[in-house]
Amino acid sequence: MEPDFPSSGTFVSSIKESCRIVTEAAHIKVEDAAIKRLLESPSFRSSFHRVSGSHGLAFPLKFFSLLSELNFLSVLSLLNFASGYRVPLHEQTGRGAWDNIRAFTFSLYLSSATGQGDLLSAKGMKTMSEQQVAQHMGVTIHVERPHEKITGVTVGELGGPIYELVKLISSTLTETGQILDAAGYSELGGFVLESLKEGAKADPSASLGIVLERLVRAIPAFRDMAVVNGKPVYCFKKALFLIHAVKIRFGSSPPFPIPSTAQAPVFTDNVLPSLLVHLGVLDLTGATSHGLHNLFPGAESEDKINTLLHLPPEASQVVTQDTKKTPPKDGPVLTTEQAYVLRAAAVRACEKIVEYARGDGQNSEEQTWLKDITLPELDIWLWAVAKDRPDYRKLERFVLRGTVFF
Ligand SMILES: Nc1nc2c(c(CN[C@H]3C=C[C@H](O)[C@@H]3O)cn2[C@@H]2O[C@H](COP(=O)(O)O)[C@@H](O)[C@H]2O)c(=O)[nH]1
Repeated sequence: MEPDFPSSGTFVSSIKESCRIVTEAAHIKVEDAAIKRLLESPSFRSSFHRVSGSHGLAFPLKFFSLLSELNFLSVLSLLNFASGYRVPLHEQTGRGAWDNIRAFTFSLYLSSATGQGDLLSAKGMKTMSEQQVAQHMGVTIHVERPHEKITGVTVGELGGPIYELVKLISSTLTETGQILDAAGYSELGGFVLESLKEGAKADPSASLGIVLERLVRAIPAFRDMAVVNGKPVYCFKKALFLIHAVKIRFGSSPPFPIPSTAQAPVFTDNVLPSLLVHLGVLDLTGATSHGLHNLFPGAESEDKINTLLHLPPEASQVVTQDTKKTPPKDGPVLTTEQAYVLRAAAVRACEKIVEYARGDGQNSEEQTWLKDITLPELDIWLWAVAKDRPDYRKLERFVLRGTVFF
């Protein structure tokens, strides 16, 4: 069930507030001691600067114009989902969700440049078929089954998890393309640009919320919100990610207005909450109402947490490469409600981590950098460190299929 939108002007505060309420109601604990343990850990200390800076959003593509690059980033962000298909994607393509989406968007861009029609325009998106999506992703959407009558013969038919994902991508593109086209925008980037300009008319502290609100109200694939136990939860992960991606890419000398994202809630997906559970920040032991306490068995073990918070075990190059090739294992498969509760808890935990880091008297002289960490930096650290260490790569992330939000 979808809740009403937050009231106008409160989109950012509604994320923070709704996530706090849901986390507390679910009895998920985020203790100061657990935050301190993370922030003081050798793992965090030794990797934060290196890992949180590796954003990977400058692309090896030649763009015709600023607007075409803004459009590319916008479509990429619109499609920043598929985490629930990580394992089948790995099996077929050897890459995870994000890398597949990136490669797919690249492919759309590159074939547009060769004159096959602009697939990243509103009109191109509007007519994007399942076949086109599968072709540009380089995936098979047929599954084999034995012929009913003839033994030894198999027939291929449309089906399987990758087909499910292809349908989600195709419908996201067609729906968004239709809306943009009907409203007179030739591409998503143009709509985003207009929203950024609209945001700049407001007080700087309100700009982020204005831009977010415009994206969410206009495009259903950005309406990442739900009702859990009668209460609304707002996450808006892809829309926030889009705005921050624009900030990362264009923020150093902005060619158009870009709001500050320093206080933006984290872009909550499956990776953030799963990692925060494994690193001992989210304590699910009391969260029995949604059955969350059973999802990650053994994750509350102090020994396990302390090992993960230590420096990574010395690994030879060969071992690291091997773990990159081995397909990951799926974590627990969640219901939509469970996923929203955990994602809300990650938003809440990250708020508390940053608050704690800022707090007076927590940091000694040589740790003053900690005071300045921002929510998006913390997001990127969590997200990227999960891929950076071989032992973290193996940690299970939860799975939700059928969503276009993360
Ligand atoms: N919270 C958060 N979630 C993020 C990202 C990104 C993209 N990160 C790159 C872009 C800019 C950053 O600086 C990173 O270099 C993807 N995802 C989510 O992960 C999901 C899992 O994907 P995988 O593990 O591949 O299967 C994917 O469906 C998507 O929902 C992020 O940054 N933050």
